[in-house]
Amino acid sequence: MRVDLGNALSDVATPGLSREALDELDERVADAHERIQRGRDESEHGYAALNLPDTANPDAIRRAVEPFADAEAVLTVGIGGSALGAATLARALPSETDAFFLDNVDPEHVTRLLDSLPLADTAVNVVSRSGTTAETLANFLVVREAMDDAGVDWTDRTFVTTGEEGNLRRLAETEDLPALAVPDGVPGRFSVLSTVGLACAAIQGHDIDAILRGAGDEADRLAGSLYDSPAYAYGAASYALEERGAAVNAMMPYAESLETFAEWFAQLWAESLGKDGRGQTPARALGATDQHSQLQLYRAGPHDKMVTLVRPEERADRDIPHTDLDGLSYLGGSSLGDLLDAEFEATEASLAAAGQPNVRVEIDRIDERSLGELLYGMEAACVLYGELAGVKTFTQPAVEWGKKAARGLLGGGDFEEADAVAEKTTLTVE
Ligand SMILES: O=P(O)(O)OC[C@H]1O[C@](O)(CO)[C@@H](O)[C@@H]1O
Repeated sequence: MRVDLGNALSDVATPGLSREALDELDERVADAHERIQRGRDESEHGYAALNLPDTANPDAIRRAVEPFADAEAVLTVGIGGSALGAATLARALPSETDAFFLDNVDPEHVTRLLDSLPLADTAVNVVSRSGTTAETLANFLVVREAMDDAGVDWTDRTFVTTGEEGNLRRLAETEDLPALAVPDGVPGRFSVLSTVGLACAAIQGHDIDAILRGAGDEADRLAGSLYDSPAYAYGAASYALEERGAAVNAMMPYAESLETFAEWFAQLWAESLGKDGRGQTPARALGATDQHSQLQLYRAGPHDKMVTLVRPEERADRDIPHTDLDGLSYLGGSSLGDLLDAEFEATEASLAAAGQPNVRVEIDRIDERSLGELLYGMEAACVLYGELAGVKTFTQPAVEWGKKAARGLLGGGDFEEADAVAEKTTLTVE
């Protein structure tokens, strides 16, 4: 992973970072790196996720999913970090085995998806670190029933990925289902490089060793200076830009196959750094598509954001045929890849010309190794940002209120949060 902070410097953008400010910040990066290393050495909760390139066991993952190697499709039932990592890999890497994700409880969508799946040839991967997430368990019960109704033995097609405790672990034990363990100390949004993200990838035949090697390469680049570590450079610059007013981070990959990566990044950034009244709001965008929808705001709107432009340097290309159609000849003879790269560089320059901070993130190509680098790099960037901001990066206490309210509304217990729902202030216009 390569990170270019040039367009985030104060002689280009506002908010922007002076070289002196970056040098000053670099002293804090050294301390933060030490803290992170200590957390890794002691496998502390959260920091342990940055050890996964060494601690993940790809052979054990392959062995566990071997019974599903013949699957035509793999259906992951999970939400948040229990789906987004696997979905990022599945969307980025082509495979003969289709991957589907049930990470919401929209009944129309669930029914349409289940009706379209070859259930008898589908491997079902139920993923929940806690084993208690309502959406995941509800969807699992619905999938199980659909398999029963289709005369498919669900216990034959299902494996679970979960923690040592919880409903899902108990279900796996009672039904004797193959079960993968979510490693200790690894929060959901930091679990793509573990069983959580790699089981689906293994069933799809992806080279999970290469993913972990790429992540390992990025781990080797973590150092006591942002000038030696692309991940820390990205994390430190994002933090410093937030400090100066960039409250939004628009993640804009220039590859359709990285669109889900932007969703994965949104959870990582929002759930890790959105605390104590601060945090950068991740916005999901896609290049070149959103040049034609959001760029107007990114260029001419408030100077309250940074834009992160991500691209692979190499990609399979497709020529644009020659044409003598009026005004189009300039396109003929070049390629879609040339056009996309021109759009990338033009958009980057257009933001700089408007004084809007942006950061370039490049990977070699979209393959297992480079994805491992990118995912690990963004995780390490997030951990460093959390250290500099002084927030508890690895917890997400604010999500519990809504869970209690929903559970109470469904009769799943007595929760004051559910009462508050009934007390809603209304001003309805219809
Ligand atoms: O893997 P689990 O425990 O089902 O949790 C799913 C997701 O829900 C959250 O806990 C938020 O509600 C995320 O942190 C997590 O990734």
